Amino acid sequence: TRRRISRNGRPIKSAPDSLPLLGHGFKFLRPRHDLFDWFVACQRQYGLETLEISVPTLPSGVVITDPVNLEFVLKNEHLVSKGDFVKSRSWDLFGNGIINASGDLWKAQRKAGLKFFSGSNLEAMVEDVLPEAYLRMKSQLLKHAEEGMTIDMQSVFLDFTSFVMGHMAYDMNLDSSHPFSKAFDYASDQVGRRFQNPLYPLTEFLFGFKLHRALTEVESFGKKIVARAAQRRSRVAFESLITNEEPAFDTLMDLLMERFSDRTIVADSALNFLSAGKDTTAQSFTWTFYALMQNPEALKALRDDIRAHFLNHKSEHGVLKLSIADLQPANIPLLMATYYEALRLYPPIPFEIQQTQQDVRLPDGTFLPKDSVVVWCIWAINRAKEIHGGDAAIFRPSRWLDEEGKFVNRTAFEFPVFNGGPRSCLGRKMAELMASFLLLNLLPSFEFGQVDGTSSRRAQNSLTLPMAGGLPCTVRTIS
Ligand code: HEM
Repeated sequence: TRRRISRNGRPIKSAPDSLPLLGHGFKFLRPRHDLFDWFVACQRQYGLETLEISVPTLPSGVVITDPVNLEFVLKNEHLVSKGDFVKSRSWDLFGNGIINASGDLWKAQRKAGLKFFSGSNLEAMVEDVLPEAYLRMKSQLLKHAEEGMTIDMQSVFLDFTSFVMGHMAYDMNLDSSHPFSKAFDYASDQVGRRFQNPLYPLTEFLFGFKLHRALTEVESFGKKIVARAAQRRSRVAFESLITNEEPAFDTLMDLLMERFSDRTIVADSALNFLSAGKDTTAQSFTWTFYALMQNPEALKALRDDIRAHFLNHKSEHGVLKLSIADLQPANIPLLMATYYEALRLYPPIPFEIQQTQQDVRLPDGTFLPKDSVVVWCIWAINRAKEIHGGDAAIFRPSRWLDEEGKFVNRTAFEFPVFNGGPRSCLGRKMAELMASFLLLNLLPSFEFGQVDGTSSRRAQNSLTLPMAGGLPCTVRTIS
């Protein structure tokens, strides 16, 4: 007989709402935000307990919530990691890039990434790239403020992060209205749907034309950036012969090209870094602003705090002159607390699916045969009262501060927003720096008002967490 998921030799509790034959299949077909709500309801009912889920056509699986189990899973990649279930669905989009790669192929990309995110590149970002990106954003906001027009802050933030990532990684101007960006957004949405729709091969066979076109566009953009980088390298090498100076090969593309001779891998990897960094970060800003507009006291407290500390800070062309040191959490505890509180309630990667690579016993005693699906819903974990206290459902930045007002982080296993263990997010520092730079500059200068005023915005289907319908706002300057 096939060995089953069990604990102490008995079947484990099934997640609620399972139907005969269909299991939880019906739940998984619902819009993704409804699925999050369902995970929250399961979590409320069963606390940190590991529950069984079953979806027809997929191996059986569990939902884990307990930080002890999560620590075990995140630290033991050889036991639980992205399996065929995830890789086959996202291959078209991520290929051999870092997000899905394993073994040596992963290690080499991880090393390139670690080098790229080292101090000097982040310093250049804070001192050169962010001010330029902010000035572009500011002129757009001023124009809308003057003309009394509404503006979609979600697309403003996406422009901002596209610009920053384009310059940091590829030394190019990347606009969010670029056909590549549009194709990439569409493909992410469609690939995200594959995780919920077991019949996706059929659906795409019938209606997948647009997806294939989008994937072709993404692939050809990948080829273009590699060709561009190769040209740039030859130019820089030639110039260094003339000047007799060491060539400056320090972009992400350089680091990848030094490690891989296969251009397809370089392209996949480059696009993976872009996709890991651009949308997640932009979405985190969108939800942070939304949370602040919904919580005027938190907004006022943060604005007052920024004014008190940065009133006499030097600025240039109306942009604060900031260094990495200014943006350390110890110097801006309330700002960090506010950003983390928004990341808690609106985690840009809200959901993870992995698979056991061999038979595994979780710390809580749950036995999982090889190939079992292991799911954790960050959106629901972050709302668990067992982890964040009785008021876990509300937005309260001060939960991240100790009695002296110092910012206190949580372990990755209690707060898996940036993943944990060997595959933890490489761009966490970069995201924090962008967020603090943006909030410090924007909040004292602009007042935003949510146009539709609704208090419950929903996430759109995607691999990440775009806000459905964007975040249309009124904007005015504050003197
Ligand atoms: C608020 C913003 C961000 C959040 C919430 C976030 C979250 C995450 C999460 C959850 C993972 C694990 C994904 C998985 O393996 O399934 C991850 C991985 C990764 N992130 Fe981020 N990320 C953010 C920003 C960034 C930025 C700005 C970059 C810069 C390019 C970046 C680069 C990466 C890379 C390269 C990985 C893959 C690491 C590996 O597999 O070794 N992220 N991130």
